[in-house]
Amino acid sequence: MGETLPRVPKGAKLRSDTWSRPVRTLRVKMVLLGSSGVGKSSLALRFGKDEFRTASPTVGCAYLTRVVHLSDVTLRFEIWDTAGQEKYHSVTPLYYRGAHAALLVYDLCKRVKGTTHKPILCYPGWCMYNCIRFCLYRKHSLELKCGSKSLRSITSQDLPSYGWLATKVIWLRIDKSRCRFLHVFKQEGQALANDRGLSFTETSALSGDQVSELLQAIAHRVYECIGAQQGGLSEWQETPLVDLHRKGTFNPFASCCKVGP
Ligand SMILES: Nc1nc2c(ncn2[C@@H]2O[C@H](COP(=O)(O)OP(=O)(O)OP(=O)(O)O)[C@@H](O)[C@H]2O)c(=O)[nH]1
Repeated sequence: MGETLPRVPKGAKLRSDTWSRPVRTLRVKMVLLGSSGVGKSSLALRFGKDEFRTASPTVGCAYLTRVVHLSDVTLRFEIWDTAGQEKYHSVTPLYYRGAHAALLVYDLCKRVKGTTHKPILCYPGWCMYNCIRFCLYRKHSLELKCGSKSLRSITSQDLPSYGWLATKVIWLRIDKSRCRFLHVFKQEGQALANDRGLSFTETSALSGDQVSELLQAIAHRVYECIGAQQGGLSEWQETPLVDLHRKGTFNPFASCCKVGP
């Protein structure tokens, strides 16, 4: 099984009411990575809206938010759901730049094409088909590799001042209990995660199993690793909305694109 996640009491909502709202709200950028069709969008939707619906493949990237309350702080997760299709891989680095957490998502029951024995997870990396992997070398440096060849070195400039991927969690779809070798696959997943120094969690976007617990675990990890440090996570400020129907609140000539006299 995966790592023990903190228990969320039955019926407890992560999105609580304004009475208990702590003073500070910090922003956390979280990115979902993985091959096409493994369920990233479904998991993102479960995080953001607690819903499950089948959607078409993601184009470029999708964005959702989710608020998690910890004992003395609120974390506002900005969730970037990247497209898994190969044609979008060149733009993926734009989305994970500056991320505080990354979820490496894969489907427990999907195996590499043409092999019956080798599970996709035998291949290193977030995108198991392409053998691309993240390597966390030092606190501030992250390298994207393809086999032993370095594709791109990401320096601390790409990441926030305390930027490093605080947590990486491998996600598995546990609702597919009909999968014959499920227990073997789980052991493999756990071994792979241990080998890479990742956290490992099995969850299901379909049933919602372990989804809240997973987000809570990430929230705790990110806050402990980055949030408590000075300048680690930036504070979130609500942007005041402009009411276009109220007279006096909108002045078109106040913009920087002022045209005419
Ligand atoms: N059984 C089961 N099916 C799931 C689960 N999550 C997603 N699916 C199904 O898997 C298929 C792919 O899900 P998506 O969320 O679109 O996959 P994706 O990784 O976002 O794919 P791209 O947008 O192409 O990157 C859909 O038919 C989903 O309904 C799950 O937890 N359990």
